[in-house]
Amino acid sequence: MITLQSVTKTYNAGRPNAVTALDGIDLSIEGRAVTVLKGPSGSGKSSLLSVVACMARPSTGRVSLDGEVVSGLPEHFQTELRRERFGFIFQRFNLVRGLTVLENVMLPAAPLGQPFGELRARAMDRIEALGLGPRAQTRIELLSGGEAQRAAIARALINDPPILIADEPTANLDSALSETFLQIVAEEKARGRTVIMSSHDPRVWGADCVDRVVSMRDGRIEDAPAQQEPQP
Ligand SMILES: Nc1ncnc2c1ncn2[C@@H]1O[C@H](COP(=O)(O)OP(=O)(O)OP(=O)(O)O)[C@@H](O)[C@H]1O
Repeated sequence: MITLQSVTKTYNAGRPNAVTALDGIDLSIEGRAVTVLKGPSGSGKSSLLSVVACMARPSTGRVSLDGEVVSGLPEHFQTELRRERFGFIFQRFNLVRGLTVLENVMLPAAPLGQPFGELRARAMDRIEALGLGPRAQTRIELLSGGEAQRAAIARALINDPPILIADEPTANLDSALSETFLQIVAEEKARGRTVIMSSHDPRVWGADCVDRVVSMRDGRIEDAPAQQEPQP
């Protein structure tokens, strides 16, 4: 369970160009479930994901992970926490050009200092599980969009993180690839992973595997509309 209490995030605080991206967020995100943040551009979805995943500190307020307050931890502990607890999938995948699929997938695990052979075998397992085995030695720039997507997912899963964070994961994918992505999300949830995504995409909000949709606007969480009684 991830809990945010009165979280704010202001960029460029104290300057004329200050922006309040998160404006008093109280939110609990269930573990082993899929949560989607939706809302217009600029509503604070990426900022919220960054704060949840210890990539940015809240300006005020607290973030707790399984009951432990993590938002105030020193940078060193936050880095460790990020590596061990979170896997990241970015809109443009952020794969490193010039490196192969295998090298990209191994990257997030390299600082953990495991023996190279073990790490390589684990990376190959992930790559093969996603059907990319024949492309393991191919450089990133030669992959199709779908292959790059699967490489990004394999990389996010290399450290077997309990929490998967995906920022607009289907924004650059066609319908078939979005569907494939959502199937992989469903499988990861069935394995017990927590998935938190931001998305503009109605196919994502409406997917069967999604347990909760959180609507954001102007850095706040919008109240869920009251359920309408069915008309007789
Ligand atoms: N590093 C930054 N420095 C200054 N302002 C920022 C920074 N990152 C985000 N912002 C601003 O904070 C607000 C919220 O941005 P954020 O990216 O969190 O929203 P979003 O809902 O994810 O938008 P999008 O869907 O366009 O990615 C916006 O006004 C944005 O311009």
